[in-house]
Amino acid sequence: MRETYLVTGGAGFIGSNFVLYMLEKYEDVRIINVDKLTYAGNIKNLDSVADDERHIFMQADICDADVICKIFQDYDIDYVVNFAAESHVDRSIRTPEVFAQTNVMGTVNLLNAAKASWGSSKRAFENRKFLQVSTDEVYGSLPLDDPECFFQESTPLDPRSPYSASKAAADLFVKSYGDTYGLPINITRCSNNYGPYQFPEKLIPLIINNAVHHRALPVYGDGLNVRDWLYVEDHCRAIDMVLRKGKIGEIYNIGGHNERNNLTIVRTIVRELETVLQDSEINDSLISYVEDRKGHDRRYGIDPKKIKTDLGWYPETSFEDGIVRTIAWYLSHEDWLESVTSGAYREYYSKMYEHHE
Ligand SMILES: Cc1cn([C@H]2C[C@H](O)[C@@H](COP(=O)(O)OP(=O)(O)O[C@H]3O[C@H](CO)[C@@H](O)[C@H](O)[C@H]3O)O2)c(=O)[nH]c1=O
Repeated sequence: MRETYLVTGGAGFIGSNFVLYMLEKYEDVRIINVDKLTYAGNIKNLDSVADDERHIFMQADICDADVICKIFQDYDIDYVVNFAAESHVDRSIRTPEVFAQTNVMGTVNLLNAAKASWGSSKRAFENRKFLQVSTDEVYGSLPLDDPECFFQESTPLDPRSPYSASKAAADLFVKSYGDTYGLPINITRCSNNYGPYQFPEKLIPLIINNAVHHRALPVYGDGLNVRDWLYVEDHCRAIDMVLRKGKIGEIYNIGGHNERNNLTIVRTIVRELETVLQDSEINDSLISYVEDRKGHDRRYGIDPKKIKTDLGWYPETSFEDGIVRTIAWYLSHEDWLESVTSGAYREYYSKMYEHHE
C-alpha cells in the first residue's frame, strides 16, 4: 500500500536531498512537501521531480495552523518528517525570535495537527510516526583536549546558541507529545551535513563559492573548532531507517566519526579546487582569520553506536570521497550557485563582495 509522507522543509538542503532519495528508492510513496521557500529553500532543488505525480509541493509556513490542518484533512498522512527549520547559527545570534517562531512554534503546530488528525481517525496512531529532525548542537560543546568524549543520546541537553536552544526546545515538545498523548515519535540528532544543494552560508559551500571567485576564505577565531562531517545521503538513509525500524519514543544520534577542524576543511577544499581547476590563485593565502562567532561551540563529536547496533545503519561515504563529490557537484552547478548567491545573498555578504568588484 502506498505510504504518504508529510515532509516539511523539503526544498531546503537536507529536506530536498531526502525527498529525492525517497522518490528514487521507493516506487510506492507519495510525498506532500511543504516549504515556505525562505532564502535557504529553493524549488530548483526539486527540478528533477517536478513532473513526478508522487510528489506534491506546497509553498506554506509550518506555523500556519489552517494550512497544516487542511493537509491532514486532505491526505491520510502516515509519516511526518520535520526538516523545516531556520538552521544558521550566525543568523540566530542576530534574530533569535525568528528561530523561536519557526523552530519551536512551527513544530508545536505540526504536533497539534498530527495529534488532532490522527487521534480522531479510525486507525489512530497505528503505523504512523512523527519524526523530528534535530541536531547534535542540542548537547552543547565538547573540549578539544578529550577527543574520546562523545555525545550520547543520554547526554544532558546544553544548547548554547539561540539556534540550538530552539532545536532543543522543539525536541522537548516532541518528546512531551509522546509522553503525554502517546503520539508515536522519534527524534534524530545528526552532526554537520555536507553535499549537493547546501546553501552557501554554511562553511563548506561558502568556502567553495568564495575560492572559485578568488575571494577571502573567512575562518572564525583560530580555526581549530571541530565538527563531525556526514555526507547528506548517509543522513537521509539513517532517517529512512529510523522511520521504518526505529523504536517508538527513541532518540537516535547520527554521525560518522569524521571529525575535522575548520582549518583542515578549508585547506582540503583549497587543495582540491587548485588541482581540479589548475588555478594557482586558489591557495592558502586566501584564508582570512576573522572575528570569532559569539559563544562558538568548540567541538561536536557524536557517538552513533545506538543507531548502528539497533538499526544496522552505517555511513557509506567517507569524507575523502564525499568532499570530492561535493566540490564536483558545485563546479558543475554554476547556475544553481549563481541563482542562490544573487540579490539578498550579495546584500548580506556585501563586505565580502566589495573588495572583489
Ligand atoms: C560560515 C562559516 C563557519 N565557520 C565555522 C563555524 C563552525 O565552527 C564551522 C561550521 O559552521 P557552519 O557551517 O555554520 O555550521 P555549524 O554552526 O557547525 O552548524 C551546522 O551543523 C549543525 C549540526 O552540527 C546543524 O544543526 C546546523 O543547522 C548547521 O548550520 O565553521 C567559519 O570558520 N567560517 C565561516 O564563514
